[in-house]
Amino acid sequence: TRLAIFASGAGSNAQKIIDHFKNSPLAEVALIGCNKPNAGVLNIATKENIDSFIIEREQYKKDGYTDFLHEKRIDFIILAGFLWKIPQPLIDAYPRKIINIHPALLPNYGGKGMYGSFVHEAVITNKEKQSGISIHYVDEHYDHGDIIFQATCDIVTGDTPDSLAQKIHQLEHEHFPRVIEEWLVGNSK
Ligand SMILES: N[C@@H]1O[C@H](COP(=O)(O)O)[C@@H](O)[C@H]1O
Repeated sequence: TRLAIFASGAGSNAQKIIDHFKNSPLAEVALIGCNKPNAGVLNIATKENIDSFIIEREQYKKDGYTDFLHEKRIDFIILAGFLWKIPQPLIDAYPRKIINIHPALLPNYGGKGMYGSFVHEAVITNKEKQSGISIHYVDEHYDHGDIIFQATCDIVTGDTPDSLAQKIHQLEHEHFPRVIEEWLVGNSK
């Protein structure tokens, strides 16, 4: 089973997923797509000797790189900090085969513009007692599809958007690779 990871940032989740499936008989990370030419995740792809490509807005809007992904024999797509919405042609070509991780407890704190530090700032500003991560199927809306998994962390006095971001990254790195594996096993039955 060949996985593609789409990411826009540093790629710490991509690295954990790559490490998890490195010697796995179940699946391999075969391709990394990124819409930011200077993003750290592209350095990870080079270091790990994994095929990568730059996602250009025009072609992405046109066909979502669907033909290209089929040529690369990609079976499932993992969004790990990818900031662009998934276009309909790609959703149609990969029905319930695209999942995303969101750094908050959906359905709250999701949607357009709700990413990275903006999420944690909103959660802290609203004096929430808990936050967490959500792993969900991708549909035509931002942060909207059926939820596959959630995990929570407590927010204590003195927590800042940065300290919360650290707690969230820890949760992501702990759970995302394992949840992907369980999801793939479920899909192979
Ligand atoms: N959507 C969010 O973007 C961040 C990406 O971090 P990284 O995997 O690039 O380090 C993660 O917190 C993810 O939930």
